[in-house]
Amino acid sequence: MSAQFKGAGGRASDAPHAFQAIDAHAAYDGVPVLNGVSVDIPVGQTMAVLGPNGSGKSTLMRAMLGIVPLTSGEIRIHGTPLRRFRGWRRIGYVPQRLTAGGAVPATVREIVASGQVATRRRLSFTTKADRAAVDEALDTVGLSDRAGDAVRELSGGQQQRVLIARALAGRPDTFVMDEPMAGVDAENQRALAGAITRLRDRGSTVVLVLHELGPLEEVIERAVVLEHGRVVHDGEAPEATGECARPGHEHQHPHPDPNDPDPSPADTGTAAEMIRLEVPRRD
Ligand SMILES: Nc1ncnc2c1ncn2[C@@H]1O[C@H](COP(=O)(O)OP(=O)(O)OP(=O)(O)O)[C@@H](O)[C@H]1O
Repeated sequence: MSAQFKGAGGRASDAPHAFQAIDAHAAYDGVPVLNGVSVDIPVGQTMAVLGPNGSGKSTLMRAMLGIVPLTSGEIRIHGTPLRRFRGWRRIGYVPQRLTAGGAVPATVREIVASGQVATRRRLSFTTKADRAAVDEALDTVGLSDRAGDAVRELSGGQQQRVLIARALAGRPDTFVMDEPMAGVDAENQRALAGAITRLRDRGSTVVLVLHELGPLEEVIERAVVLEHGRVVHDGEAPEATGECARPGHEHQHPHPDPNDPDPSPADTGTAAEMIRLEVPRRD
């Protein structure tokens, strides 16, 4: 458990925060989806957001990244109001259930290296350090031996690991992952859990939307459970038979439109633009 994590409720009063949602409200077409969510995420914490389908988990992630605008409340990233935050290269976003590469015959290495676009100067060549970061990212997710293969030849679970490596290659210290385990087989889940453990051990902040804790149970330091856009639990991760498994929890997959980074991004300019660089296109 990280040194910053203190006590019940998962609050850390004096630690710097990677994210703060303060009484966050959000709506789609006037329909409320977040109804006053307040969550502080200390730097270095590995935190899961759990809850039934439609409870607002993805919306909270996207609101924290400025992709979905708040109707009221506030988001702060590394202590800065989202509107003024410019440190997007610190943030690695792994979106929900995408096919890395799609029809493009890109290799695993090319896709992973594309995660460095946001951190590189325009038209600059890759440096030795860039290439080393790609090697390290591939190693972290256990795909070094597949670097030269076309992404489309990989299984869904392996492609999910490619997306994480892609986020890693930009050398961020703060990760937001939207259901990285969804649709991933047991072996790949274990490999992903290993990768996330390594991120935690190097002091990264990791925020994950999860359907269930599964092999991440040992890695997760704190769980926030949403229901109807409200926080109904904040603290220790619930037992495997707990929040997510109780009657009434019917989590469905796949999700209907995981690739839409939202047609109406928040008025954050650079924020939405930079985050979109992290979102691979399907076409
Ligand atoms: N772009 C959108 N436009 C309109 N409604 C949306 C949009 N995205 C999500 N919603 C709706 O907002 C509600 C919350 O969705 P959200 O994806 O945040 O929930 P979730 O907890 O992540 O669900 P899931 O576990 O199914 O991914 C749902 O009712 C969903 O249908």
